[in-house]
Amino acid sequence: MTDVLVVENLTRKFRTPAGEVTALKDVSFRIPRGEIVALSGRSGSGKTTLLNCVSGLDLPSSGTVMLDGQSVTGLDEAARTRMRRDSIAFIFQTFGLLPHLTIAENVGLPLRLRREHPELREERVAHLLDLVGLARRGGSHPDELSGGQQQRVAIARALANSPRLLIADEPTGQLDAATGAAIMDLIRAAVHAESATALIATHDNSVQDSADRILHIADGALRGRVGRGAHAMRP
Ligand SMILES: Nc1ncnc2c1ncn2[C@@H]1O[C@H](COP(=O)(O)OP(=O)(O)OP(=O)(O)O)[C@@H](O)[C@H]1O
Repeated sequence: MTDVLVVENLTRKFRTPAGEVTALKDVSFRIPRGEIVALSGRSGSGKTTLLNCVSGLDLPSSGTVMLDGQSVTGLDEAARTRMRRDSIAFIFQTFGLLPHLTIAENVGLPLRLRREHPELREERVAHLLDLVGLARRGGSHPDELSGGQQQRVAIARALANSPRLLIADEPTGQLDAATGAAIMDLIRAAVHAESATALIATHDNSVQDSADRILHIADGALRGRVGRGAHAMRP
């Protein structure tokens, strides 16, 4: 199976007034296409730093990140920004929808920014709203929807550009257990329907349970992997 993400020997140190902090220590792993990987770890263990380095928002002190065979760590800032726009989608705990836009406009925004033809854009938005079970809510505004429904919209928007990698940071953090489980089912279904791949940082056990594999990070280093599914023990 092709590896969409290849992370090798990633180390990230920060200089602080109190001295140097090593947020990531020699982290290596691979994610094949179609896999959903949960990244678990206590607060301060390095999850956000790892997501930032993977998506090119931050550069490691050493080590490499390859996305679909392209070096993220070898690109300049402008090229990393383009790569993020074209190949990576983000889902956040706080949904991140624009309140003055309708649900359909929120989902179509990445396509508008890419100057997609309006007819194709409408078609894709209708397909995505259908995929997340909100086909009839396209004309609503975010504040008319529940938290779980808003996260569904955020998932639809994240998939609009057919990203190679979906990165989620605590996507169920603001939802009750049942809604969180439903959101995770939806992420699974959507990732498979769109042939994407996902890396999800979370404290939520139910998210971890429904991932194909769990990477556990402590003090910036990957620890023995507790896994599920066919790739459970694969580094
Ligand atoms: N810009 C920075 N400057 C200095 N130290 C930083 C910086 N960013 C992160 N760190 C340190 O790196 C370590 C890892 O932080 P990180 O935010 O990646 O953890 P986390 O696992 O995402 O935590 P949380 O679950 O609370 O979001 C922490 O010790 C943090 O203080």
